[in-house]
Amino acid sequence: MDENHLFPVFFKLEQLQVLVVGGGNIGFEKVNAMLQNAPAARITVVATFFKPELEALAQRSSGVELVQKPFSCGDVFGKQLVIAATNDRELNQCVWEKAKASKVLINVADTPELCDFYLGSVVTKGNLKIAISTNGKSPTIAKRIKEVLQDSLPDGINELLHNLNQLRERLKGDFAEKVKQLNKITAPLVEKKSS
Ligand SMILES: C[C@@]1(CC(=O)O)c2cc3[nH]c(cc4nc(cc5[nH]c(cc(n2)[C@H]1CCC(=O)O)[C@@](C)(CC(=O)O)[C@@H]5CCC(=O)O)C(CC(=O)O)=C4CCC(=O)O)c(CCC(=O)O)c3CC(=O)O
Ligand SMILES: NC(=O)C1=CN([C@@H]2O[C@H](COP(=O)(O)OP(=O)(O)OC[C@H]3O[C@@H](n4cnc5c(N)ncnc54)[C@H](O)[C@@H]3O)[C@@H](O)[C@H]2O)C=CC1
Repeated sequence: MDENHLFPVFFKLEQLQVLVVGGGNIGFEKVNAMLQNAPAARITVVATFFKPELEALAQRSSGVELVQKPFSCGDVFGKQLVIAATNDRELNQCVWEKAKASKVLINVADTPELCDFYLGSVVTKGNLKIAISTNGKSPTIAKRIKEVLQDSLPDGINELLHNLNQLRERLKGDFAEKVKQLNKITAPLVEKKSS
């Protein structure tokens, strides 16, 4: 069977500087996806045209700055993550070259081979977050799996996390002892029901 070799991480976008090049349908979707997860994300969007929905979103989000102009090399300066989402493949490639020259991580929306990272479908229940990737095979299936998980995870899962967090703070002993106690307490969650 094929394997997915992507390594998932969870970025704190409010501590990073993000550049999105392109402010059309996909630029809007990527900015929206970031803000849904990280409302205080700091995102600069450079584009010659902005979709009205993106302008409205930027109005509501203090961390988003729209800069209306053609892309230039200097736009990558000071950024840690870049998303190239223009409708011009050659321009997206040029943004990739600039990002690579500056050792900045880049996602090129129309070219998976040029992506250092992919965006995932995200399930959220309070503090719990699950990110889904199909290894780029079918984002639509990722979206559907998200919907299934979103509906099937009980709302009480956040209370469980809250309670375990309180317990974790209160536990005494060294690291190994804490791990042992937490594993013991949570074991019933994964015990197989006998039929
Ligand atoms: C590789 C990746 C790179 C990246 O963008 O990060 C990528 C690439 C491409 N997407 C394309 C198309 C579509 N993408 C979506 C939707 C999403 N795409 C997302 C991620 C990713 N898309 C990364 C892989 C993730 C993985 O590993 O599974 C999601 C999960 C996250 C997000 O974008 O926020 C988000 C769902 C969010 C949600 O709702 O949960 C839909 C469906 C829809 O919008 O309803 C369609 C149309 C249907 C179709 O084509 O399948 C095309 C063809 C473009 C063209 O034909 O022109 C390419 C390029 C190519 O494949 O060559
Ligand atoms: N990864 C993904 O999830 C998906 C990726 N795509 C790909 O994304 C790309 C973009 O599609 P759309 O957003 O629908 O296009 P669009 O036409 O809605 O938007 C294009 C954007 O690029 C900007 N742009 C063009 N030339 C520019 C320049 N020189 N400098 C700065 N900005 C410039 C425009 O101003 C506009 O904001 C397409 O190549 C498409 O294949 C499409 C669907 C899903």
